Amino acid sequence: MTPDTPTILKKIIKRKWEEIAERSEQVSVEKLFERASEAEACRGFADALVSRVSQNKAAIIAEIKKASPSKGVIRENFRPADIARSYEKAGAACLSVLTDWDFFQGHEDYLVQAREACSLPVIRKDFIVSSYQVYEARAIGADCILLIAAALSDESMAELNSLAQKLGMDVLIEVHNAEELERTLVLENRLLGINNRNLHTFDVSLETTSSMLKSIPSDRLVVTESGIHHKTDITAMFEQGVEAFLVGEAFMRAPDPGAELMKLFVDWL
Ligand SMILES: O=P(O)(O)OC[C@@H](O)[C@@H](O)c1c[nH]c2ccccc12
Repeated sequence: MTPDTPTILKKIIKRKWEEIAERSEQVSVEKLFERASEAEACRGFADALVSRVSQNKAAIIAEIKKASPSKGVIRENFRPADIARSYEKAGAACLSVLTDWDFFQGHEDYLVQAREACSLPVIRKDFIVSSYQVYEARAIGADCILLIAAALSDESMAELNSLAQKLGMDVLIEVHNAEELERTLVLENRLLGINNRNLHTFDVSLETTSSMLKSIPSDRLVVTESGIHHKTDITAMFEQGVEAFLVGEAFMRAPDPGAELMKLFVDWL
């Protein structure tokens, strides 16, 4: 793969900029700012995770995702409010809702519906590259945003990170390798996601988390993301001191996502 190879991540980011241009014609950033200032207060995403971890329980971010570019449609029967309630009852600490339409069949309305249906804090899962999307996230009620190091320059990552925090949200910064990790450790931020999936190639390996752990300072809360499917995956993470998890597909493919959460995490709830 050369730097010019058009990977899926690059395709998504290119589309994001078009989408932002289209959206800003419909709704101005001033309007979003106004909506953001009227939104319900943030629910404390990072605090919810920290609280579970401090009780030696799994801190689970349970994801609501209909489809993905690597897997196609994951769940046909897709009712975000029902899924949110099922996750809350099962013991999730937080929710993650995909809002990207073009690649994940997500929607902002799904975030709104999921958040209204329960009392859990919610992360807006999207490819955030512009401050427009940060205001938009708060305007729809998001309690946290995802920032993907592979998708951002150092400058934009720092700018979007501090803007989100200024608006009261938490930020989950996602890395996939040592170089990205190094770039993010200079930022003021508590939540560090290690994505076991390479967003350029879609390869998944839980080794990604294991190999990076020793380089992470103890003031960060590590969230292992993607590819968690079996109890043995969870045990292995706990043995290495990782207690926060972002899980999507394993729950979404099950008829009852909350029941699946309880089944997988039964020993750590
Ligand atoms: O469905 P999985 O393999 O359990 O993965 C969930 C989550 O980690 C994944 O959806 C994700 C992690 N980082 C992302 C960035 C963009 C879109 C999606 C993602």
